[in-house]
Amino acid sequence: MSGQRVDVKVVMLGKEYVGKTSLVERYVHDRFLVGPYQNTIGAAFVAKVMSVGDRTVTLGIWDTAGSERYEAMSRIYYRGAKAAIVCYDLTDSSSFERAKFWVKELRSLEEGCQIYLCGTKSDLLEEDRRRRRVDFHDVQDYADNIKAQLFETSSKTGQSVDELFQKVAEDYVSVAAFQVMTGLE
Ligand SMILES: Nc1nc2c(ncn2[C@@H]2O[C@H](COP(=O)(O)OP(=O)(O)OP(=O)(O)O)[C@@H](O)[C@H]2O)c(=O)[nH]1
Repeated sequence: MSGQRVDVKVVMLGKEYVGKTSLVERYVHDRFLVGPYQNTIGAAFVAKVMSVGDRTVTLGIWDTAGSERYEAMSRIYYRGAKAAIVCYDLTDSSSFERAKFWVKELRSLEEGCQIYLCGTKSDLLEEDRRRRRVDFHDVQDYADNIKAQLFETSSKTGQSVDELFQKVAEDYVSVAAFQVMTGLE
């Protein structure tokens, strides 16, 4: 696979208002939009080209709408995804319940999809720790159980955002390399 171009389909899932669009915006354009919240309708697509070692990786990111109204549509977008970033808001426990719903779906319908749990809005906890509603260790145990990776990010400050997407790409490249080596491709 040396020097080869790799395309990876990534899907963003999670309850409305958890910050999926903001995460993509921070990663792709390195900015945080302030102003009135605008919910995503259906889904939005954006591609970002990056490097993993000597490989060029294009992440094709589907940012789905979190509103339950669009639930059926989100299923269309996660089909065939190699990675899912399942987001929850660190200050909203109901958003973590919703994240578990998506994990269950992915585990039963998209076995080849690697899951990344992403607790968002960590900057709000820096301001006031009492705002945390989802315990880090509980989620880490859950992540270990489902063989997912866990990140806590802030699109406002940029904390751990690049690291998250870089890990998605690196994991995909190493899995793909392993499949080539073992003839599983
Ligand atoms: N403080 C803070 N606010 C954030 C962060 N990320 C998102 N927000 C705010 O949370 C609100 C929702 O963010 P969006 O990115 O639109 O959420 P979404 O998950 O894409 O929402 P849907 O499109 O409805 O699914 C907006 O007002 C954002 O400004 C963050 O890291 N920190």
